Amino acid sequence: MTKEPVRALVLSRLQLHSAETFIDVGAGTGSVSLEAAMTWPGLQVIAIERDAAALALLHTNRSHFACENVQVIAAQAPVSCDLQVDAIFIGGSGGQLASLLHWSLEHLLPGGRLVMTFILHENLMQAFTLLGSLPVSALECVQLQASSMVALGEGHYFKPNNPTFVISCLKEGNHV
Ligand SMILES: C[S@@+](CC[C@H](N)C(=O)[O-])C[C@H]1O[C@@H](n2cnc3c(N)ncnc32)[C@H](O)[C@@H]1O
Repeated sequence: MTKEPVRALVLSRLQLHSAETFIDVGAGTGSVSLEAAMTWPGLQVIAIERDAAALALLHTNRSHFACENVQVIAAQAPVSCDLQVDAIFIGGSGGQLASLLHWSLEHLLPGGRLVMTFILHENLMQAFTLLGSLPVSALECVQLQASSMVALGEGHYFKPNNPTFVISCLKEGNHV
């Protein structure tokens, strides 16, 4: 699951307040899709997920939070579609990273926002290198490492989470 501190940066970079349609690739539990859908009820959210167990959880969470503006697509991305959207988040790529980046730029409107998260350095570098040769602007990468306080014996300590790398960029062109 994309943890809350990472979600906060991801959602900020996606700038969904001005969006009509948003695609969440590798939606997993639905944490990003559902938070986006609840924050902006007028937003159309398309959640793509390939794993059966994750899909079951995604449907349960979608019902629990009554997010009718989330459409779930059970498939491995990239999927064939004729959508043009304002923002795409890639939270899981499963070996499809290069084709997903090209697919994302095909389906983003000019000026659209592309955000992705990685924990593996190899995937981070593959994405960052490839994006350097694609028509994007404002390419940025942030490493986030948040720790939460938990009890230990009679005291407390900050339990570390793995660092997560957040890449964000804009598809070149002006949003019309
Ligand atoms: C880190 S997890 C879930 C992250 C999600 N944002 C969340 O909060 O639960 C990544 C997910 O991406 C899915 N996934 C990986 N590659 C995929 C692909 N090419 N198409 C669709 N789903 C994919 C995996 O099945 C997994 O559920």
